[in-house]
Parts: sequence; C-alpha cells; structure tokens
Amino acid sequence: MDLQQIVDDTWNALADERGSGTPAGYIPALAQVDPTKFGIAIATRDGSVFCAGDADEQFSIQSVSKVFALAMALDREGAALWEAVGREPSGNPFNSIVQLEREKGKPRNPFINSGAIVTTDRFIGDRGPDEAVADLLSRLHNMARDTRITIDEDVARSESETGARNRSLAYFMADFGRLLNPVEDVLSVYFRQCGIAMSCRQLAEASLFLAFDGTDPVTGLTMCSTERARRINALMLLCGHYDNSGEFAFDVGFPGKSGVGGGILASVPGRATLAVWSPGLNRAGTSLLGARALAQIADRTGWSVFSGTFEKS
Ligand SMILES: NC(=O)CC[C@H](N)C(=O)O
Repeated sequence: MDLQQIVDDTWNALADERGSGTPAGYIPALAQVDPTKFGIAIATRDGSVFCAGDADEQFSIQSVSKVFALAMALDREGAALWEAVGREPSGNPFNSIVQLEREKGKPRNPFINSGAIVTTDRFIGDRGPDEAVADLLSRLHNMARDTRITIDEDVARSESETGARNRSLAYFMADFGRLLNPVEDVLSVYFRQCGIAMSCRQLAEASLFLAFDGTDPVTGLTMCSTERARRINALMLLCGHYDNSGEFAFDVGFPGKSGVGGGILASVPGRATLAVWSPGLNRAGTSLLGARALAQIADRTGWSVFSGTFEKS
C-alpha cells in the first residue's frame, strides 16, 4: 500500500475545501490562526512518516493533550484514577456542567473538560505544577524524538484569561472534594497542556505507543502497558469527540481525539497513527476537514477497528 500516495490523494481531494468549518473563537489566540491551514501525517511502525500540506507547522493541540495526560496520570495513579473519573460517553458538549451536579462532581470520562481537569490533578499528584508540565513536555520530546515541541504561552494565557467556564467546572468539582491540588494550580497545568504546540508529524510520531500496545516501536520507549493502551484507545473511540463520537466512529472507524485547535489524533492499532490539522470545526469542536480526511484515509486504506480483513501495510 502506497501511503504517500494515499496522503497526497486525500489532501488534493479536499484542498478546495480548506477554510470550511468555524475556528474556535472562544480562545482569542486561536482565532488568529490562518483557517486555510491543512496538514496530514501518518506514522508507521518502522519510523516512516508520510506527510502532506502543512504537516510540519506547529499548532495548538488543545484537547488532544488529554490523551497524553491520561496515559501519564494512569502511570502515576494506576486504576485508582477510575475512582475520580468515569469511562462512559457523556453525550454532552466538552465543557458541559449539567451532568456534574447530578453525578456528584465525578466526570463521565477523562476527555470532557471536567474529566481532563481531574486527570490533570492526579497527574500533578504531589508535585508542583511546573514540575508536572516539565514532565509532560519531556515525555513528548522523548516519544517524538523532537525537542522543538513547546508550550505556546500566549495561547495558554489567552485561555486562562477567558477561562471562566473551565474555572467554574474546576471549582464545582473542588466543592465536591474531587481535586487534590489547589484549583488554580490544576488549571495552570491544564491550560499549559492545552497550549502545547505540535505539528501533525510530531503528533503522529509521539503517539505511536497507542497503535503498538503501549510501546513506541521506533524509540522502544514504553508509555503504558498493552492493556492500558487498549483501554485508552477504547475511550478515544467512545468519548474522543464528545457528543460527536458516534458520528466519528461511524464515518472513520478507528479511535481518535479532537482538539479545538483543529487537530485530530487517531490510532489504527497494529498499523499506524495519524494526525490531521485544519482549524475550522464542526458544532462539537472536531475539525471538519480533518474528520473528512480521516474518513477518506479509512476508505482508501481499508483500515478500521471493525474489520477483520483489512490489508496489511
Ligand atoms: N475540545 C477542546 O479542545 C477543548 C480544550 C480547551 N482548552 C478548553 O478547555 O476549552
């Protein structure tokens, strides 16, 4: 299978639709990004990366960071993390507060904002916020073999300055005794993790552990156990796109995680990781063109977690 051809064909098929969807406006720094950007990258077991378009330009990964934070929080806390956060789809928008009151401050899953804030709290553990951020960043550097991955402090500040909704969620959970660290410490890590800037290439490379049983086949670094990698993929499939997760699973057929910066990270277990970026979003905050690109790649490759017959790459 010629993956470079597939990536090029997909990019070309959608190029005229660059700029479709609505970029996130509620984080002012994200509204500055050129909406016509469009990148695709596929990373495979042997270290090859197949790219098209703006695949080497860094963007704000936003909620895609929740996948890395989850893997690292599980590493620190083990299964005890599941006492703090659930594993069910929420069926609600990512920043919804309604379920939280009914469910006594325990978020449905680690990918909605409330769940990610709790997960980040456990990832911080008994360290200071800066130490936790440095740990996350250094893990990404090692997994992607690229120290150019940084935190865009302007985006993090911009989100913090306009972060009333996330503050509400965090203080609400703190009232239920759900956070171990001071709310502002947790949010300072959460906003910085959302402000991590990575390219499609870096994202696909850093997340190979998801597709290869927890261990990056290129660096040999283990992010998590085989069992945990499977479970993170399960959560991505069911909750990775909030109230749009069903549509994504239906159209694409493998686990993914979206971010309001317009990035989507996806994994095809045993095959590859994929990253796409186009800033225009659908109503649920998933990149419109990005999701369409992944659906086309799924079609062209035959990759799906629901197929027993897909061709070996
Ligand atoms: N879906 C997202 O990417 C949301 C992340 C964003 N930083 C927020 O908290 O609102």
